[in-house]
Amino acid sequence: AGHCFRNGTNKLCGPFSVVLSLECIITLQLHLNLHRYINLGTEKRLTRSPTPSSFLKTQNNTHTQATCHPKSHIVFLKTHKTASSTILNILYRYGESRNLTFALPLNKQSQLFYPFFFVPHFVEGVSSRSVKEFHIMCNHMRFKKSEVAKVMPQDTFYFSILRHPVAMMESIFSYYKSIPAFRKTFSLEDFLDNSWRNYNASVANNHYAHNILAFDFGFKNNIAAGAGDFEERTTVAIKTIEQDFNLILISEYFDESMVLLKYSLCWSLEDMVSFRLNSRSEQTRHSLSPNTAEKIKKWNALDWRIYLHFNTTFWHKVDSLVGRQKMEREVAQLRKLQVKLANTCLKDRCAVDPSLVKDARLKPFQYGTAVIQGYNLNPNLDIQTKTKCQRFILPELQYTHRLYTKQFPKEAAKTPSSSSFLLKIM
Ligand SMILES: Nc1ncnc2c1ncn2[C@@H]1O[C@H](COP(=O)(O)OS(=O)(=O)O)[C@@H](OP(=O)(O)O)[C@H]1O
Repeated sequence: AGHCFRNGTNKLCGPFSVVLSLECIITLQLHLNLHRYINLGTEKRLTRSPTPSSFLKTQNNTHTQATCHPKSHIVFLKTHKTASSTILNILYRYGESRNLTFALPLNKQSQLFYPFFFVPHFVEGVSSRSVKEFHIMCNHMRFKKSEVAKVMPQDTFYFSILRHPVAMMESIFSYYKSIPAFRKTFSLEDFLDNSWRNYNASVANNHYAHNILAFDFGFKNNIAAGAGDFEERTTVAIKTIEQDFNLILISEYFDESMVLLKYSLCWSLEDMVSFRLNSRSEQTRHSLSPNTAEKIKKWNALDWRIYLHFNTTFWHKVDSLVGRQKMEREVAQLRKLQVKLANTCLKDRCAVDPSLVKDARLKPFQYGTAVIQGYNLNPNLDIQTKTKCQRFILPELQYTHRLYTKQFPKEAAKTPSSSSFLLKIM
């Protein structure tokens, strides 16, 4: 069994194992935190113009007056193992349905030549000057604001997402088990206790093992908690992210993040509906002891400090932009929409292991020791509904190729890829 969508809430089904306890405890604590602060927020009403989405119409859409304009110049820094593929899918669907132009990786790549620092010619259409205006940039990259700004319009909205470094490292260890830093280790505990002594920062791909959030944001990731310049480098990193980004979301509050994003972009709640993508199956999750969690926080001290800071500013943003009561109402509404969508689109309303995904074209990419789950569509859908449902569950690589082929048909024809058949599914 996998991730399921049930009435009123969005929770895991199947045998509830202690394996996920860490993430659950964090989520629970954060939710308790949220409830403690309810009623303290000020409410600010933002409204917007209607969008083409009628698939999930809500009766109570508060956005009725056109007092804010939906943003369509967007950079999303896609960080690793933070629920970023779910957000990518939201951006892809929004942009595709409105004919927006994506700043896609050159030559049908799925990433903007990560882990190299971003430069404009990584984007298809920049060197050839075939694209006049880019709207959305959202594939994995190592961020460099001055270079990104050369490609994107001046009024671009920059946002990203962070995840608790402990849960994140547990996920990364399973997904990137084959990188040199992890390859010979028996377990994450083994790596934290011993192997880091042999950790070689200059070996390719080892950056996944150390302060990966800081690395993705463009900072040097190799720094020890006790280093003389630790405080200074932490302060610089936090200040730079604050300057460069309009919004930093938090994976543990995914639904709250989507509501905040909705207000920030002036989109509708329907635009924020998604299914959880890139989720590991239960059997590849490992519970971590409090002791191990502390070791991860120390090993990834820079990420931990960045996370703590933006976890706080997240709630300040909630207070100033939405208000706690309204946030709670909208999260409930969003979860209802998600259940409604799951009831329509999904067979059994659940994610399933890849071996059980019937349509091979909808199978997510598998890597490392992680088993990444996918979805089966409800078999009785009419064509129009099926097409819409497919986009919600189309994995990242397939959707990226699909958009590339739509935007650059000639270039796509020159470099046929194994997944070009995917275009035929919708
Ligand atoms: N909606 C939502 N809420 C909370 N968490 C979510 C959500 N969607 C995806 N996920 C979890 O995010 C993990 C995958 O992250 P990414 O998509 O960023 O991974 S990747 O770097 O693109 O491979 C992966 O975490 P793990 O399952 O722990 O590996 C997903 O389960």
